[in-house]
Amino acid sequence: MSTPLRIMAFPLLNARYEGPLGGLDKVPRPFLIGVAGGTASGKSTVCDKIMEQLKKSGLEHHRHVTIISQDSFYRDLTAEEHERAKKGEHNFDHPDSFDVELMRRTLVDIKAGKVMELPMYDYIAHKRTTKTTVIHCADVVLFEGILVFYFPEIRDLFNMRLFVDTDPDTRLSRRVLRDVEERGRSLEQILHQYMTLVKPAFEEFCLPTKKYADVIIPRGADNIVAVDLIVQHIQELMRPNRPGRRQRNNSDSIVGRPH
Ligand SMILES: Nc1ncnc2c1ncn2[C@@H]1O[C@H](COP(=O)(O)OP(=O)(O)O)[C@@H](O)[C@H]1O
Ligand SMILES: Nc1ccn([C@@H]2O[C@H](COP(=O)(O)O)[C@@H](O)[C@H]2O)c(=O)n1
Repeated sequence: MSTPLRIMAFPLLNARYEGPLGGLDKVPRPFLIGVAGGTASGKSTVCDKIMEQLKKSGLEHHRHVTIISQDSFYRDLTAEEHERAKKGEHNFDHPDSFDVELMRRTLVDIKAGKVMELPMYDYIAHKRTTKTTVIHCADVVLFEGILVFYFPEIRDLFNMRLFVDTDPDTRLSRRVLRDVEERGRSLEQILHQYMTLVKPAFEEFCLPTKKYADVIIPRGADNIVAVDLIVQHIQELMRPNRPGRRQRNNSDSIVGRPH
């Protein structure tokens, strides 16, 4: 049985919700950024770069930035599915392989300022682990995964949407190296899974979601200009004394919930 998602505590006294990004005067915290793209396109690497630069850039204080992976929301496999997964024959790239409602509730809770403990995913065992990431008081949350824009109820929660667009040859070669080194796979299994399941699902489900992106990042983390511009934009939105931005006062520290 894999690790369930846990809500640790609620409400946090210093958590707050400032409403949807309706006008420039209200920027919600945490600011939720969706990062989509094909397998091994560099989503995690782009998130790491954004996080690194945002943390360095804390204006009057250090920014709290967290990265979450959509893979934490894979459905539990039956014994039969698990046997197929071991041979590279389970379709982890199909939308049905995710627990969408759990994903939605978790993101809504994060936006409401609840403290969440999310299990990390084990690609060798094909299930969630006991290792967790704790999310609380984040200024910015990056949510990355192949299908984060596929489900409208998830897509609509993002304040910013990025699509990492790396060519398929590069992605496949990176996936081969990564899956052999980190995910305990054989070359034969990786190529079989890629050709029969990953590539067709990318074309059918992931690629069409590129149109929902606010920013498309060609070449992923190599694209320093794109990453710099995105970071500058987030910094500008979150600048405390930005003209028109509502000033915080003591009453802001009381939790407000989205309706
Ligand atoms: N710009 C890059 N140059 C070289 N290798 C990269 C680059 N971006 C990612 N990688 C490597 O490719 C693999 C997949 O990258 P990752 O960021 O984990 O992709 P994703 O999260 O989209 O699956 C990793 O081994 C990573 O180190
Ligand atoms: N047990 C699993 C779970 C997922 N995958 C593959 O991972 C890919 C998504 O992760 P990225 O970091 O590459 O975005 C996805 O394409 C699944 O095929 C897996 O092989 N085994």
